[in-house]
Amino acid sequence: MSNFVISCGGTGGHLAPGIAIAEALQESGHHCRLIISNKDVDSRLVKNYPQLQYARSPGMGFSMSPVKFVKFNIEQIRALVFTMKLMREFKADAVIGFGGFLTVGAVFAAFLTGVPVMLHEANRRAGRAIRMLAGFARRVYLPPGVNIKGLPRRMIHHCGYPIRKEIQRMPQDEARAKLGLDVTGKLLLILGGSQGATALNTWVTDNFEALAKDNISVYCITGLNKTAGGAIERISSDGQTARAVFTPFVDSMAVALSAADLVVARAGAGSIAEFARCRLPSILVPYPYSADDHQMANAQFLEQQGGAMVVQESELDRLLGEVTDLIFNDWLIKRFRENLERLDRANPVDRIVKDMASIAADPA
Ligand SMILES: CC(=O)N[C@H]1[C@@H](OP(=O)(O)OP(=O)(O)OC[C@H]2O[C@@H](n3ccc(=O)[nH]c3=O)[C@H](O)[C@@H]2O)O[C@H](CO)[C@@H](O)[C@@H]1O
Repeated sequence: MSNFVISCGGTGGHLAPGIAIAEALQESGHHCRLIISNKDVDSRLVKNYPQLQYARSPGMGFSMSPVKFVKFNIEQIRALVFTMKLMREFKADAVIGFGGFLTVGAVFAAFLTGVPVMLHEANRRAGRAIRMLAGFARRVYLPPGVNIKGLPRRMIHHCGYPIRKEIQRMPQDEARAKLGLDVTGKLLLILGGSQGATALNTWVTDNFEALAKDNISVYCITGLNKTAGGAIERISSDGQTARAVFTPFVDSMAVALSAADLVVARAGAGSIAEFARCRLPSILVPYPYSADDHQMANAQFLEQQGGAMVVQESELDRLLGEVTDLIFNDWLIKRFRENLERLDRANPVDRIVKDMASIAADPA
């Protein structure tokens, strides 16, 4: 049995697959330490997994602003020292990084101590950290059809996004009851990824009157520190009560995804994978400033596969029409669900865990 360091903090999209892999490794008898950041989102997400062991690393995101650039480099050195100490004390056999600023220190620490490195890229355009570090890795896990220029084929394993095991579709009535939502009509979920999306939150406030007329209720996950939460009620054209509920964060994404008929969301790789797992059709509004526009690439892929529709943030004025057309179109919703099921057939967790175990057992 081996000891794995999993560098995965900084955003929900990096941390959630780290948790998924750590759970599976521990179930197979291996030991794990997850490197996470000091951000609120990391603290909130790990609260549900007390069975895993965490280490909070120094570190901050990359910035070209001169002062922040200097701070970034100082933090990277602190992160490197921190990780080397952790690896020595824990006697790490292998390290896996899920991208983001924490991965850089972890990979250099592993390289300097001769420990094999694996990297996982979730997005359909590889991020800066993964591209830069791929040359140090024994294995790079990439989404099917995605490659990194110059990286030998033998180092690449194509696989999807590791999803936490509790993310499973449940009956809609049960999920709505768990959310405490007593509504009769359709339910639209709004999700701005792990940080929330102000543009989508504002869209709900501006459009709830119109949605409520058609008895469409809304469950809006606003993002930590973005709004205080709360609820609004309106009476629909046929006399039903439609509700808009605002909540900063949900601990059980499976419940929120199962309760809804449709989700309007950012196009983070984790969100998209979880929509597929819970067979929930989406209208994706990619974050327009994501690195190399990777959210657009993620969103377009799902649209081409028939599991979603893309609306750009610059076209939000057509979102209301798209939502009301799609949410009542049972035929199209059924097609979307079938396509999502087809996309979710492989189990990346098992494949990655088996491969990691074999690399850790044969580090040469
Ligand atoms: C702005 C930005 O660059 N975001 C990136 C970030 O997204 P972000 O961190 O938003 O991540 P994703 O959308 O990929 O995943 C969010 C994760 O957080 C969980 N969650 C979210 C909200 C909540 O209330 N509760 C909860 O548990 C979800 O279940 C999911 O597991 O990492 C992703 C994976 O590299 C990228 O694709 C995104 O582009």
